[in-house]
Amino acid sequence: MANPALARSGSVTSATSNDAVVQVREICKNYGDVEALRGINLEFERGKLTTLLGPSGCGKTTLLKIIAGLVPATSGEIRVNGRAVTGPGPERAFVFQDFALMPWATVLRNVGFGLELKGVPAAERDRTARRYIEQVGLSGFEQKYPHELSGGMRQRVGIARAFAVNADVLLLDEPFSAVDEQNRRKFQEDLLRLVELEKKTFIFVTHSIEEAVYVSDRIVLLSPRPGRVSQVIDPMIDRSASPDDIRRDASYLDVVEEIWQGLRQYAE
Ligand SMILES: Nc1ncnc2c1ncn2[C@@H]1O[C@H](COP(=O)(O)OP(=O)(O)OP(=O)(O)O)[C@@H](O)[C@H]1O
Repeated sequence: MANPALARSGSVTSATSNDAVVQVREICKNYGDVEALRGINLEFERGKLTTLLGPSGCGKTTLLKIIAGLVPATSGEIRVNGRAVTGPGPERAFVFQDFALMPWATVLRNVGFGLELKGVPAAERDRTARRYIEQVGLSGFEQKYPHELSGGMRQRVGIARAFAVNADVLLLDEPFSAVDEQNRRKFQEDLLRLVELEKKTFIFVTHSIEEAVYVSDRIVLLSPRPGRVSQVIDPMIDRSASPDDIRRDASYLDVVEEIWQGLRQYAE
């Protein structure tokens, strides 16, 4: 029987919303002969975290980079706050898998770097950077350099930097893939807190079904290459429960199982 905790959009192409910050219209992407994405239509709302999930090579990172304006689409259109995307912009921040920190700069400078590029005066920049350093739990590490930090801490610097520029849209490409399981769970909780606090539009890529169900308001399942939207699932997890209770909850486990059943056919 269908799980009542699952709400599916009957048709993603018709899923319109007044609060759609990012609109993806008929996006196709070919890399030479390789057709990576075909006819993607999606909308992403403010205050919500949407996860792109799917088999390796289905185009998750490609779609994220097209939304970021880092990679051009072959056809189709991305609109952010109603305006067509033609390249990167200050309203979108990308958190890379490898964090892309500047090794020669302190944590404070790394976090404030986006603001520095915008010409924000030093005092204001440092104030903002310190606020986000605190929010990601790195107070006391402002003057350290990336090589003095663990992978998990570097990850937090990358996230703090993305928040500091006050972008409307946060694009996170497997940000937790390089950290151990314990830290990963802690990050997931931090991420949920930031989603709650910041009311931004989060688009998240992960390989982990459990992680997707735990952190997402909406999960978009992509089919194998060429990536197409195969299913849209709103897990509707009751987040008032403790993290451990959520992970034991029957409806959480049912959603995980349902997604696994959908994806297992593609597993190698
Ligand atoms: N710059 C590129 N040039 C040529 N082909 C590319 C390029 N970038 C990606 N591809 C191909 O496009 C397809 C989609 O890649 P993409 O990295 O977006 O998938 P993904 O779902 O993020 O993969 P993974 O889950 O393994 O990270 C893959 O077949 C990949 O090999």
